[in-house]
Amino acid sequence: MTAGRRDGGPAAPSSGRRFLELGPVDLELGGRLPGVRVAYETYGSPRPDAGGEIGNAVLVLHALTGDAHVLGDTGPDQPTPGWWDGVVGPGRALDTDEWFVVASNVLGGCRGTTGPASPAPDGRAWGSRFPPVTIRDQVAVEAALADRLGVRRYRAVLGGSMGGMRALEWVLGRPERVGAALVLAVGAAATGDQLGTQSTQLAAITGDPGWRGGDYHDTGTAPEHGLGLARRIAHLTYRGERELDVRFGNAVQADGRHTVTSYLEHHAAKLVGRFDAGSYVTLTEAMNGHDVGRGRGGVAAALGGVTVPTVVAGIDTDRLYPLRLQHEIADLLPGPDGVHVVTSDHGHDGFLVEAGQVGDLVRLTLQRAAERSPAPS
Ligand SMILES: CC(=O)SCCNC(=O)CCNC(=O)[C@H](O)C(C)(C)COP(=O)(O)OP(=O)(O)OC[C@H]1O[C@@H](n2cnc3c(N)ncnc32)[C@H](O)[C@@H]1OP(=O)(O)O
Ligand SMILES: N[C@@H](CCO)C(=O)O
Repeated sequence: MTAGRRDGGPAAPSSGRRFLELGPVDLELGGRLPGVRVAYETYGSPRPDAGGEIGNAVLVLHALTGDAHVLGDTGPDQPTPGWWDGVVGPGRALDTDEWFVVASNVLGGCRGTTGPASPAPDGRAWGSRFPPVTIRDQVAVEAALADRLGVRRYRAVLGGSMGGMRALEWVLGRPERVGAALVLAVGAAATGDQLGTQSTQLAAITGDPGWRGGDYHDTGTAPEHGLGLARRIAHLTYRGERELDVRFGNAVQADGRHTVTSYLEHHAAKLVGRFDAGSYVTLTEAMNGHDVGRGRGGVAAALGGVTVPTVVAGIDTDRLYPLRLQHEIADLLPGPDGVHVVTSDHGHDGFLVEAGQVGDLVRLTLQRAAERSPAPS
């Protein structure tokens, strides 16, 4: 399959969505998944370095409701277009004529990788039996995928939001496998504010009678109302406060709804149409547990020992992961790099929307990797 380009530009060679069976996976919080399937896409072609290893691989990490499809159109089995279409592709900042780009759906997700909606060994959906997974478990699965793809070391690991959590965990847990990292729009550990809004989203889902304790998958129903409410709450945190006032203010539509209510209901309906509530709960709980200092003597000790060049960036209007959280990371990392600020009206979603500025950060990260070792030609 070849991924298209919405701007009519040249197509990037894409693997299309593929699957690998990774076998059993032991989990950080205990428990074991007897078999994990991972869905992934690759773009561009692998090229060997001087030692004969794949030398041009870059890992791109999606956020909460993203997937492996970073580039290309929607399709019969693909409800969303590439979520970093403006950043990745031929001639783009992450140029697929040069780089071998790998992206996979996270453990616990619903876009092809094993999650609560996937069949358990008895053939029924895992549902409430799906064990808690952590950001580190997700990275362990990504590392197992890299092993299977023959990628010993990524030139760069790039991610925003929940993807930024995993980029940080790659840097801390597997530094020998990362040339440089981009950590965008995230913090070192979940904050009280994030836990507050995210636990309220969880309550909206689990309080929906359709949730059935998490075991709704085989009933033909789903907690759609609760998932929609969760998305409305979340989406407010993803966009700029001023943006919502400038775009919608207190205007009322012909149907009597405030335009901002209509906007949120639109985003809620879209998510309900494409995302599993059980995955939303599992992934949100993983984000609630995000803490790079866990088991490492605290955040300061963990970040103080980082050896991988790490570009830390945030968005000036992000009220979910405000700039102070990126300053905390950058201040604790060795080196004087500081925080790179993306200017945007669009709040946290700026990491998806501001392709030009995010592309510059990607170029900077690749440059940091090249300063350590030159790319294969
Ligand atoms: C990290 C990831 O990978 S996530 C995967 C990609 N992300 C998502 O799909 C998340 C959901 N979407 C979003 O968060 C955002 O739409 C983004 C970040 C993808 C893009 O943001 P923007 O281009 O700024 O879009 P914006 O937030 O303005 O929403 C536009 C949509 O709202 C609709 N809309 C705008 N105003 C209103 C209104 N008053 N009433 C109803 N709908 C409205 C538009 O028609 C448009 O609909 P469409 O997306 O179905 O075409
Ligand atoms: N819009 C993003 C925000 C979370 O970072 C998503 O849906 O994944």
